[in-house]
Amino acid sequence: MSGKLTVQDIQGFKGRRKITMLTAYDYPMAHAIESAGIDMILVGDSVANVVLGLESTKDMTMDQMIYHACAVRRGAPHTFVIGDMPFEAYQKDAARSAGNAARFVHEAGCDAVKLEWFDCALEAAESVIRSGIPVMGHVGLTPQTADKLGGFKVQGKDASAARALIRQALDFEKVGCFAVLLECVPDRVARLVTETLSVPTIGIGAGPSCDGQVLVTHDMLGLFERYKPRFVKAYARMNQDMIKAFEVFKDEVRDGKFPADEHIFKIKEEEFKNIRRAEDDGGA
Ligand SMILES: Nc1nc(=O)c2c([nH]1)NC[C@@H]1CN(c3ccc(C(=O)N[C@@H](CCC(=O)O)C(=O)O)cc3)CN21
Ligand SMILES: CC(C)C(=O)C(=O)O
Ligand SMILES: [Mg+2]
Repeated sequence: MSGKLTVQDIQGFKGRRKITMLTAYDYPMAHAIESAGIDMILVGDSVANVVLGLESTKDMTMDQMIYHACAVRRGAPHTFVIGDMPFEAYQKDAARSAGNAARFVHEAGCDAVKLEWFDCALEAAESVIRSGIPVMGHVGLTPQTADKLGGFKVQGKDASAARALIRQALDFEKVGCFAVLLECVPDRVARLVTETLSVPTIGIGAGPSCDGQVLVTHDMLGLFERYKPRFVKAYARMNQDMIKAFEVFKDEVRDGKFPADEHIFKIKEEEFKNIRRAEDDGGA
């Protein structure tokens, strides 16, 4: 196993080779992602949707995110892990952002945090970066404030919206963000941002020109099927595989085929006889 990537390693990939990132929320998923050699893991607040069955990522709390981030770190001890700052960690009060980012690092062993663009995003990012914690900025479709963006819609579709988006990405870079995530942005706008910034861009629904790509793992595995954004590619059909396995288990239990001999523990005949004898002697 090679050593953990640093911020400098990740930035050095820009223009050289593509960067890969996937989300994880628990030990087994983090372990599998690390085994595959993915560059970074995001403990996304999308855990709200794909694991907890909630409607909005806005409902995630700091305590819940830390709980998941700790499990991810145990599963992927050698991978660069990013904690996704939940709404309450920085959008309610930007002054609390550094304290909450420090929880991701000290309680869960994260290497960096991510935060979404909003009115006071630069203030929040700056205070976290000043405290010594690397920050990934997130622009475009920012789910925590999707109500203000007209829902889960592609962002930066007209010239003035695209200019605003490029400005936000540049401002994130200027305050010291080590990378910028672009979500649901037209491919040519994402390409322009990627060419404009000196730090890497990581895209989701932002076309092939970004310096890296991220997907929600449950989407790409076919584990989450309540909705499917256009940018998702299903690399597996795990939900169907699970249902098949559960059905076979059900049938085998009902038919007496499971458990079989190899799943059963035995007791010696002598000892088995002694169970009754002990009872006859008045018990232990
Ligand atoms: N499972 C899952 N996958 C995600 O990628 C994801 C989450 N959850 N939760 C947090 C955010 C929300 N995201 C979403 C959710 C839906 C769309 C979506 O349906 N978009 C439309 C765009 C319509 C348009 O503007 O033309 C689409 O058709 O893809 C996009 C991003 C991305 N993130
Ligand atoms: C969709 C990605 C970028 C994210 O923020 C998450 O998974 O929470
Ligand atoms: Mg998120």
